[in-house]
Amino acid sequence: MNLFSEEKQEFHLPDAHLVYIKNCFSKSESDMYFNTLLKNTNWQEDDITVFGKTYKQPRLTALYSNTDTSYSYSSITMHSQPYPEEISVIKQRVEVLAQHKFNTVLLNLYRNGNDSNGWHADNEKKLGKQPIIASVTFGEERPFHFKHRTLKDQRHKVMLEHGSLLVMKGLMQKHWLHQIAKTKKDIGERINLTFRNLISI
Ligand SMILES: O=C(O)CCC(=O)C(=O)O
Ligand SMILES: [Fe+2]
Repeated sequence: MNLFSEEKQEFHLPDAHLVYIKNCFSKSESDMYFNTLLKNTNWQEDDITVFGKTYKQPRLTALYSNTDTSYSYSSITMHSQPYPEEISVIKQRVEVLAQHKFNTVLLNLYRNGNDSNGWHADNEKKLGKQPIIASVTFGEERPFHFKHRTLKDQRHKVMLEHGSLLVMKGLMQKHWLHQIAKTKKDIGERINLTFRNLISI
């Protein structure tokens, strides 16, 4: 029996395939991972340079990998640390549900509604041509917006709930952009883990 089947939603969109699994982790597991990751992660606050101006990135991040690697996006280069035990356990569950293996995870901590992740695609060369990215949420739920680069009627959102998994596949990173927008609502912290497979180039 597949415990998760009734909670699985699939979105077949032009040039993208998304799978949303609401209860990848139970409420108690999710509470425990949220507290552990919040406390034990070596969160860093990076500077980002846009059009020659330097700002603080509006969220905290961390990079873990089973190999000593670095990952560059925008103007930032991150260096990986080895997986802590709890991230290896999370990764195993995600790999079963996403039916894909990952060698790196980027963590984001959105401290409140003022933290965000602007419109972008995860299309760095190191991710390969049709990357599969699996995104886990613990803590405050936030809407995930995504829009097609050229088909203007293709704009959607999915609420990413505590303990959920969203898998982005197909040509999503080539043809779509996604974001976590700021909100004026008084909300708490959200931790996001995006599992990725980096290739050597
Ligand atoms: O926080 C999220 O759900 C999305 C994170 C994301 O898009 C990224 O780190 O590339
Ligand atoms: Fe992303």
